[in-house]
Amino acid sequence: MTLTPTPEELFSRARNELRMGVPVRVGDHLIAAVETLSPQRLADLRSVGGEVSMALTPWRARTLKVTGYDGDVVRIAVAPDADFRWMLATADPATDLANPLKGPFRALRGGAAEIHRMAIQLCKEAHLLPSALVVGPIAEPMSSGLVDVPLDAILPAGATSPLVAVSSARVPLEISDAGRVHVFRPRDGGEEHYAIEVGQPDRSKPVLSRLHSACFTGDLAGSLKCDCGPQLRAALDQIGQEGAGVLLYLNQEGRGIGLANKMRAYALQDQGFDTVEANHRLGFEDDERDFRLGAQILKLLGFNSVRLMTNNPAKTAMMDASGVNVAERVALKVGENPQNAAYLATKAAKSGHLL
Ligand SMILES: Nc1nc2c(ncn2[C@@H]2O[C@H](COP(=O)(O)OP(=O)(O)OP(=O)(O)O)[C@@H](O)[C@H]2O)c(=O)[nH]1
Ligand SMILES: [Zn+2]
Repeated sequence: MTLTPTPEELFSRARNELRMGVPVRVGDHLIAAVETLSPQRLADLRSVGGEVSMALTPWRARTLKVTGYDGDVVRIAVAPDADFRWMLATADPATDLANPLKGPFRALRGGAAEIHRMAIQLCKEAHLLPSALVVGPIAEPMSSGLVDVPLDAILPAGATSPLVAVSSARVPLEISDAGRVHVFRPRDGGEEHYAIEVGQPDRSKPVLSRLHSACFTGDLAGSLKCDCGPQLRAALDQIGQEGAGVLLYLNQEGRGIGLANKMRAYALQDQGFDTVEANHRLGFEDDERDFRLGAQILKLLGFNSVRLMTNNPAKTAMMDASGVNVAERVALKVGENPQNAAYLATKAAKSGHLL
């Protein structure tokens, strides 16, 4: 029936359910995000029966000194007397230093790991801590109103939900009267992304462009911990001076982990970890962004060649791989200060940023 949601739509719904703290069903298992779990929901989930386990990422498992057997996901057993606080401490590194002995953990091996893998992906897409509770198999199918996600709902690696151009209008800007803002929305109802087009860029030539990732602290609050605010303004200034160009504002806050997790990462940085280590302790890759979004937007706007303002080789590589030619890399070195010097040095040393 055409009114039935597709697997992708059910997956997107599940993402929102986990943010609200409501479990979802995957086959004969129930999953819930640890971050939004409550002691009552935990008790309710346990009462359903079935094995109780947690899904972690390999990075979080490494910090907890547990070795997994399933490659990109780690399953650990949850003892019957393990309480809500134990689960939260396993998921959240905030108290790792103060309280290092959380184990011993027992990794599960044998059997399938797909449900745990999907649970981690849902948590990441929901911008929650990447740790989930998994309960099952459950004997009786319940009619509970829970969202039921088919196991094959995950987009295959390399696929992204297609973006659709929603609206655009003229916006006179400080850097140019001839500004225009375009809004793009993914079909899966996820985060919208924006493009600021300046002047009348010639579609047959490489366009001066910037792929900027949202940084609430740097872009809006004048944070000295990174270089985002000055980079945003310098990129716009250069586009204004040349009279034509496009700045993509991708809502991938905190290199794709969301602002709540970025503030967790900052708290870990205050404990002495660098920007990459902090992401890893939380269970994330050092960069969870998907730069293919940028290529998709450029193509929707009719561009297929760019002069890209960036110091990040991963951005130029991904553009080329996504069919947008990088005719030139334009360096964008602004905003270094005593507070972010170590951060910029870490990005150069560990993430390959060009100095
Ligand atoms: N997780 C995390 N994200 C951060 C941190 N500091 C800044 N960010 C985020 O990093 C991103 C920086 O984006 P960009 O400036 O586009 O990317 P870049 O990789 O530095 O590349 P270029 O600026 O193009 O050279 C933004 O999403 C910020 O919110 C941090 O310490 N941890
Ligand atoms: Zn920033």
